[in-house]
Amino acid sequence: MTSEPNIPSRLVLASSSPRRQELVASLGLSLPVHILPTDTDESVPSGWTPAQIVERLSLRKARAAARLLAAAGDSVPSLVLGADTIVVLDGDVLGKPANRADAVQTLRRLQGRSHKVYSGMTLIGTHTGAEISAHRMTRVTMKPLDHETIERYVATGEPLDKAGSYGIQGLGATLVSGIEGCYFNVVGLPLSLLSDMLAEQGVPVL
Ligand SMILES: Cc1cn([C@H]2C[C@H](O)[C@@H](COP(=O)(O)OP(=O)(O)OP(=O)(O)O)O2)c(=O)[nH]c1=O
Repeated sequence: MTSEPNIPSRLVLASSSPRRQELVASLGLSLPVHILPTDTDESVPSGWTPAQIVERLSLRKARAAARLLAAAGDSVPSLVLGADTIVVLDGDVLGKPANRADAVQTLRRLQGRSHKVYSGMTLIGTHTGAEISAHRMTRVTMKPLDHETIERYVATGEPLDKAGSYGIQGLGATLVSGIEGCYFNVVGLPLSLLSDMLAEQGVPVL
């Protein structure tokens, strides 16, 4: 714990995503990390660009967690991190599938083509009032996939809690022929960008 002004003494991850929790842990930060998922409304008005969607939803998640801390009377100087990931194909935003049939439909659209994955992140300093949002985009190309392969993949259950109905960090890797850009952005937390944002807030990773 540090007592320097403007240096946070804790990172609060406003996420229920096990991937995001593992990725933050992989940074081996000197600060303790506290997990505080929120129940944030992820509906968005039409007309927002993909970048606006992921940045504003990450802001919503981080603000919701900051509000929970304040309501609990928690005054530990903290950086609160929210994140959001979407898949975009032909201008359509593909979030998490509603069910298995939806996942199959999504993968039938994605197979044999390239799509874009956007992840946005927001850091809020509860001790400074700073709110900083940014995003990254990664292009992912999927192999041509026959219907049986898609059905077998969906039957594993892996796609059900993931934007675009696949997980590149799991069996989904076998569906992908290439990516351009940050791999961790596809998994839900662009670590290179996050390290820059943390350094700006007084928490260098290295
Ligand atoms: C494309 C892709 C997405 N995903 C995941 C990352 C996110 O967890 C999820 C997108 O949904 P999000 O709404 O961004 O996140 P979440 O609801 O899982 O968690 P929280 O809002 O509490 O932080 O999709 C993968 O794990 N691998 C992939 O290859």
